[in-house]
Amino acid sequence: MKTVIEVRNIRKEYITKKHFLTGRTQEKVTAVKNSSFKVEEGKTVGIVGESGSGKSTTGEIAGGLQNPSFGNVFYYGKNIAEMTNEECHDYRKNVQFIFQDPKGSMDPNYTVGDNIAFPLITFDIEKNKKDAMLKVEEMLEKVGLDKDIKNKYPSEISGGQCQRAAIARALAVNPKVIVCDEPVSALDVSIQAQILNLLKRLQKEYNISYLFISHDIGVVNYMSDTIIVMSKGNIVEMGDAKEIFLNPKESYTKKLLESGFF
Ligand SMILES: Nc1ncnc2c1ncn2[C@@H]1O[C@H](COP(=O)(O)OP(=O)(O)OP(=O)(O)O)[C@@H](O)[C@H]1O
Repeated sequence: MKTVIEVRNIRKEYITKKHFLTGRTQEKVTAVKNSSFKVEEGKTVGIVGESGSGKSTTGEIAGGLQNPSFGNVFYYGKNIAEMTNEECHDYRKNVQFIFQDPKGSMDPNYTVGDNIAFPLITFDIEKNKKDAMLKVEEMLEKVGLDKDIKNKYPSEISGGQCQRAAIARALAVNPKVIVCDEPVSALDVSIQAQILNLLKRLQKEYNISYLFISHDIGVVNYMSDTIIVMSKGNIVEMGDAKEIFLNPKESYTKKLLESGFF
């Protein structure tokens, strides 16, 4: 099985500016400490951990939204820091994101259809708006939405519909990986299950890999082949999802399982 993304020994330090009256000007926060893992083709790696444990930072680095302070990310074996413009374009097309707040991830001034069409145009997948809109309609149907929703604005549809539209947008460019950062946390419980099952169905159909981030161990266990447990920027446990769920080695993971979720 091929490795799509490899994260090798990454560390992320944020420098935050303090209030000028305190006299202290800078503080260093180490969000991620020496983390390594691989995402294989067609598989899901789940990252679970309490708030502030470094999950989103890890996902953003793996997906190229942020640079690590140290360490490297490889896409099909190529270091993303050493890519040519063409390779970088290909990597950006192939690694898409779905975020917690679907409405916040859409441009409110454009229709849902335009929002889904943007990456199709940006990545030269469709040459004109007419063809892009045909693809938009196809993708809307794939995620269980009526194609006429393309004419609505993000503010005119529900959170669940908007998350489906965000999935359609991510999927439209036929990516290899989707980084799903808390994709169901903001949704009603009944809608959460629908979205998770949709993601599972699409994974089978398109052989996509997911880097799936959630604070909810139940959700991560349901979605993942491999689970990474993070605490205070460290990977404290990593392994086969069933094994971690049934036979956790670390006390932190055991506590997490006992509490059900954070
Ligand atoms: N842009 C930033 N500037 C400074 N500190 C940051 C920044 N982003 C994150 N941090 C800090 O890095 C640490 C890890 O944050 P991160 O968002 O990756 O954690 P998380 O596990 O995803 O948390 P949550 O579940 O609450 O989103 C936290 O201490 C956070 O305050």
